[in-house]
Amino acid sequence: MAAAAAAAAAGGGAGGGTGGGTGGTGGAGAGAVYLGFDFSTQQLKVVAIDGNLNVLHQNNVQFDSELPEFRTQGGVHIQPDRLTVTSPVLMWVKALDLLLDKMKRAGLDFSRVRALSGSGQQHGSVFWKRGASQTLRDLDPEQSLNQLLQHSFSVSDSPVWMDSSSTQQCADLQSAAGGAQSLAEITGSRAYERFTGNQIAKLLQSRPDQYQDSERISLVSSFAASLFLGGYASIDYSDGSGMNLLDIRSRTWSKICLEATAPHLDRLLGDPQPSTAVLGRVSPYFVRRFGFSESCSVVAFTGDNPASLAGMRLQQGDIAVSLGTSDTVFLWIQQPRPALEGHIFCNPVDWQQFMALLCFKNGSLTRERIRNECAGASWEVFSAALKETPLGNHGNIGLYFDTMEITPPAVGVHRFNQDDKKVSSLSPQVEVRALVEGQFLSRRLHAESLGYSIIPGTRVLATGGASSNKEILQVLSDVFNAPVYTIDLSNSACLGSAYRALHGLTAESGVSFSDVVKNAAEPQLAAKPHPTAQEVYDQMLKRYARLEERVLQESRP
Ligand SMILES: Nc1ncnc2c1ncn2[C@@H]1O[C@H](COP(=O)(O)OP(=O)(O)O)[C@@H](O)[C@H]1O
Ligand SMILES: O=C(CO)[C@@H](O)[C@H](O)COP(=O)(O)O
Repeated sequence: MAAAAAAAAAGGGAGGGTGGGTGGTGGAGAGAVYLGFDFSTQQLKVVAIDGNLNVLHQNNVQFDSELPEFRTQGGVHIQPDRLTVTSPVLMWVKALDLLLDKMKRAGLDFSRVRALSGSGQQHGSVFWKRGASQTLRDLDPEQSLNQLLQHSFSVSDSPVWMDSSSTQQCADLQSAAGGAQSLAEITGSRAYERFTGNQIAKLLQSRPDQYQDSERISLVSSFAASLFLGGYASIDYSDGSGMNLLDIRSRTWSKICLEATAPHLDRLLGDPQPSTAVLGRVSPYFVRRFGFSESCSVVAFTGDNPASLAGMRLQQGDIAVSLGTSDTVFLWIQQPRPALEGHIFCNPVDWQQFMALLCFKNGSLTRERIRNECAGASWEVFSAALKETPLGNHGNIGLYFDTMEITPPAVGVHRFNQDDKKVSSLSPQVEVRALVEGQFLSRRLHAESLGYSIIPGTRVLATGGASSNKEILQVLSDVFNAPVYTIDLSNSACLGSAYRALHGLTAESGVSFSDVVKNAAEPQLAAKPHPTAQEVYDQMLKRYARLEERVLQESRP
């Protein structure tokens, strides 16, 4: 019965499957289409699939280059204190206008879209101004969203996940919750600066007028869903776990955390909902302006990492490594065991399960800096350096924290030679390998501290922009001493959102996510560990752990 419901929801797979690529989706009578959006740090992306899970269309809007009027770098503004990091909320709105226009021009037939969902960079907050719900309800299809929502936000620059300016608020929250571990037991994480609750507390204390002028607070994900709904969308359990506000076991807002953060906060947040929930139909604005069907469903949006878990169809025992703006490592887990490092989130595809995640701030942007300085700004030259240098890099090790790292909380660039002596520079090729090996040693070290161990049969599933680089994946495979697999699209958050849109239609009747996506293409082997990898990196991991501890001790006041 469940399988039949899944097939019916998929539109019976009638036509539409042009398989891969970009472009139109065919004419009248063709099958249903499901859209997955991703409002990530540097860009807005979309994937359209048919009921047979074939990719029909992909598109994107790069914030820096396509919306230069917002003057972002890597999609963000780093404020003069170097700790506060924000993005203009209207940039995200304008990006959606632009993306939908591009999709229309490419021939996407919106009337075939049966359901849509999406994801957003995690933790970021959007403050809707009093009166904005009315504006959202009455959107005039003759105007762009950017024109219509100009005055709908009480805070124009939204705090995002790269922010580390709320240290005081974190300390306050932890003391209200009875300490860091007690807070982690409730919310899945100790207090982290980028987590939304601490950002909300900071706004209340530093700019109370703007807080008072807000009628609703969204995550980036639920903000994006609100645009499509024409009304405020609920925060889903999985992305809601990244706020230091949600009790991850009862899946309700924690009273202790709410009270310690801001008065009457539950009113501003709305009730959290399962990540699989259908929130409603697409707003009449999209029906009239773009030709969406009135019956198109909007399925709850979630965080980009949870959406990637769905897009890669992660299974228990797999380890996912996302190489986007941030690097993240995440796992599917059954029982939450919150610790002082890392995060436990509610699982986005099965509400009774969980996921564990580690986040590393110095990911792709640091690789880009070293590429620019050591490889003539070319990924080809960067990759050649990895190919031409040996595993273990003659004992040279580097820790590159261009900005205050999340895991571990350290800053600065630290290079060591084979005798563990600090050195001030390395040759360009050695520097490239030191960076990539150092990043992956760190990912492995912290994943192992989280309780993860590599056993025969372990698959590392790689995704994100840098997962298109074979040489980077080879180093990942060597350091983890495990085969690395990728899916066709490096953009698993969009794909996962499209899958979730499809699943949302039948989730309530008990159909499992894995049933809905069982016919998707299997991840493909991208790299196998070198025969000497285990010998080299088991040793190096121990040295890396010692050096990281030394760096942490040196940086303590
Ligand atoms: N060939 C490549 N080699 C290494 N990194 C790459 C390559 N192509 C793109 N990237 C990296 O991918 C990053 C973007 O990844 P993406 O997953 O799209 O980020 P996000 O979702 O956070 O916006 C860029 O910052 C870039 O450094
Ligand atoms: O803070 C986290 C996860 O906790 C980040 O992973 C953000 O979710 C940003 O994602 P990307 O734009 O790098 O994919």
